Amino acid sequence: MRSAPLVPRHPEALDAVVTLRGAAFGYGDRPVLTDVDLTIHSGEIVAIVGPNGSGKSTLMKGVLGLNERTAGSVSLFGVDSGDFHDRARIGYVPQRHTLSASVRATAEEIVSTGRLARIGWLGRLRAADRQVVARALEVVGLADRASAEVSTLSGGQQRRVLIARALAAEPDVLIMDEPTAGVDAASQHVLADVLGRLVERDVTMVIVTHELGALERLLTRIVVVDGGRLRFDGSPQEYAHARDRVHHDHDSHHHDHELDGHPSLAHGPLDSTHPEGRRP
Ligand SMILES: Nc1ncnc2c1ncn2[C@@H]1O[C@H](COP(=O)(O)OP(=O)(O)OP(=O)(O)O)[C@@H](O)[C@H]1O
Repeated sequence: MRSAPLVPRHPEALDAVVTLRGAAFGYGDRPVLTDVDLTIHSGEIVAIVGPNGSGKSTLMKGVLGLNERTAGSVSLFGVDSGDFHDRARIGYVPQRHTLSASVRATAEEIVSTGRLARIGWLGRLRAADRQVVARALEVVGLADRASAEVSTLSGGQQRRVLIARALAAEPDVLIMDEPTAGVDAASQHVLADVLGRLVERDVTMVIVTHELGALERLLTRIVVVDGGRLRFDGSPQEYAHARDRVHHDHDSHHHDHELDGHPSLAHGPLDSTHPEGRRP
């Protein structure tokens, strides 16, 4: 059961899922990201892209409160993150995470633990909960492998089990860190189809990725992280336009670095108040 709704402090942020204002994140003395202003609204499908080590995972962990914030603020569903305790509303599939070979559990059992995160660890799964678990396995295309030991599943299938586990909590937003990394091309397409089904079910998603690839058609918005800051934030159309122009103007450089020096991108809208960034 969902706990009582928290009263948002900022009524204008009612449909804001995540709001960062002047946020900075780092490790020890080492800043990784600074001056992050970003609002993600309900219904958006946002890709966070950028080169290796640019801070994409750090940004996501910062949103989740898993690493240190050195400045600014983070609000979740309009509530300051320090006062936000309804963690089950946020589903998280961490990077490079598959299940250890020593885990002796079936796919269904793993996905059920996601349901327990919603109903309480000491709770018992009722018929309705089992249905949610079954539906989550169905969405990721593993209904027929529900009773398979997870150690017998491929890396791509294990990642789908972990996505289903996050879905079983019926989160209001799903944050996925490189869901398609480290899985073979066939599994990548299956995963893109899975994410497509989630889009149809109106799941708000934030997807960290190296490459847009098969995901691009699903997105409402693309955010580029590079050089310790957000460098671009706009619709896929704006991104494609900007990317083409950058490639046209400078044909030999890596475009993410070129975004850095491109005035219209460096000062692009860092908040999704523009309609193209939202799903109709
Ligand atoms: N736990 C940590 N302690 C110290 N430094 C860290 C830690 N995690 C990440 N870093 C550093 O922070 C920077 C950003 O890393 P992060 O993993 O956020 O980048 P990324 O964009 O997600 O990279 P990738 O695309 O390779 O996954 C890197 O320089 C990394 O070495």
